Amino acid sequence: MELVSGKRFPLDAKDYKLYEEVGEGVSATVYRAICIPLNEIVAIKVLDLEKCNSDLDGIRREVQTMILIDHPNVVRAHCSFTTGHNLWVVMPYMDGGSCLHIMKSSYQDGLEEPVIATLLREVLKALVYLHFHGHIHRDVKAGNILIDSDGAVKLADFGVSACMFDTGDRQRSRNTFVGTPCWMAPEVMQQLHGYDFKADIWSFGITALELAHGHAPFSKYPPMKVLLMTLQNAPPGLDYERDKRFSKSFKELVAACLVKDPKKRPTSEKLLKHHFFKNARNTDYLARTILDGLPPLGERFRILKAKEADLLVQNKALYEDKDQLSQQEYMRGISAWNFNLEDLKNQAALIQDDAISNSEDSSVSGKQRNGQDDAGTPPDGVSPDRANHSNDAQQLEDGLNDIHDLENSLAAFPMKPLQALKGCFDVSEDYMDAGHPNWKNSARSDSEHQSQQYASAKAEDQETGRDDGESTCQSGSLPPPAISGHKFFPSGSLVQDNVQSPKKFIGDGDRYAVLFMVQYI
Ligand SMILES: Nc1ncnc2c1ncn2[C@@H]1O[C@H](COP(=O)(O)OP(=O)(O)OP(=O)(O)O)[C@@H](O)[C@H]1O
Repeated sequence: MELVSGKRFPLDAKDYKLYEEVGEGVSATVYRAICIPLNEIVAIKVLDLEKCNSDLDGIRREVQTMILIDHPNVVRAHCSFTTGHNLWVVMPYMDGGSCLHIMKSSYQDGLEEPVIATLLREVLKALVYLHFHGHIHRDVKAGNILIDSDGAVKLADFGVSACMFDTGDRQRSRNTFVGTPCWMAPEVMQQLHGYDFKADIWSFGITALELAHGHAPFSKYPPMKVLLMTLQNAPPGLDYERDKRFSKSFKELVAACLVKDPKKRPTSEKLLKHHFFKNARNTDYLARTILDGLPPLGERFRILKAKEADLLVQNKALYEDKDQLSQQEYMRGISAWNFNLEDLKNQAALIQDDAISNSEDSSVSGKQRNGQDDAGTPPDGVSPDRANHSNDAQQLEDGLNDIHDLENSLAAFPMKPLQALKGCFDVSEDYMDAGHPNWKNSARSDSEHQSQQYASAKAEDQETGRDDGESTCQSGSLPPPAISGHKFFPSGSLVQDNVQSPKKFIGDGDRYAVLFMVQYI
């Protein structure tokens, strides 16, 4: 039930009528639809559970969180339920669509600065809320920033689609992982020491570049290159010739986010006070500018899909090529690639110098090309010398070591093919409130565990005298905030997934699929 408006959204597919497709992700298709009893247009994300290798409990928690969320800049699910082997998540319909689709339709070279400032400020408000409540979004990108016809901006996609397609090929799916390499923070790629909400700040910086240029840095490269470039290159920035049109404050904002050491990145709260946001306008400005004159979302989506299909035919011969494949996926607005560690190693072995050369991507600043980050220090693990010498054999070796590290860390996340559990996802706001024992207990145990983590972290902070200025109180229904420096687990929770729930499927020894998670509760 939609508590705010007092509406009850039914948990039965026959109460909804699906209209046209308005979006497509890695594992889900999104439709415009009508809720017949309420006569209300909604968006329904349809996820085929039978096609997924995933963690049911993780998905369940994600849906649950999506329903608990209560912030004007975050897409909140009205309800979710299973129908046949599909999971349906019913959400408010955002008829402007995603920023990625808007850019693809009309702003291929990027948006104007006041538009970007307005969009990013709204996204940051969402991140302040999520981070305060102990959540990492893990998939901040233009494709997940939705706009409605009034210009309201909401961050979407809480990882309901964080599952991996079963290709049916057991050999290939072994060691496969799914991710969003272009937006992924270096520490998330490495997963050596865990990561925290600062990973979202990195993705936020990449999203800023995406909105400025119409595409994310490194988006033309295959996943392996993106991983290596992110780990080994200096961070991308806005200092290139083509970026002259942008203000100094915008460049500073991006540079502040894209620092390799997560501790040196500002918090979302601090970032919201950045002087760049003085350029931001009211959200109706977005409706008057970027949405004005756009065809309806369904039509835009259909046109983009047709273009993409054309391109596929044209590039058929080249399509086997990994670069093309990568680009194709990006064009589709799909953020994740399935890739195989053996392939990655082979690719890495072929990469001599080009993948590691900063000069390949024009988002990298001159200063950064000299191996300096914005604090004037060499980027982590890269000496100034190395940052400039792309064919250095040491770099190749380091790249392979990185892959080895990845392999080790990724192997820690066993998954079992998903089996549809009828009823597991049937949930709505009133369902939660009515005190359904499983959901309520589950929500409470998450919350309690996080409270404990919070309390001990707080004590630790007091001991060390650390204060990063994040303790402003906010209203909301989610658990207490998590603290920087605390390890998050693949679901984005503070609680280790396989400890938390007896329902988690683990132990299919020959089928270790690794979800390089970017999606989030
Ligand atoms: N509530 C909504 N209203 C309108 N369009 C939506 C809505 N939710 C999603 N979409 C559209 O559908 C697309 C795919 O949705 P979503 O990102 O949630 O799927 P996904 O499988 O998680 O994709 P990915 O993993 O690539 O992020 C979005 O990029 C957006 O264009």
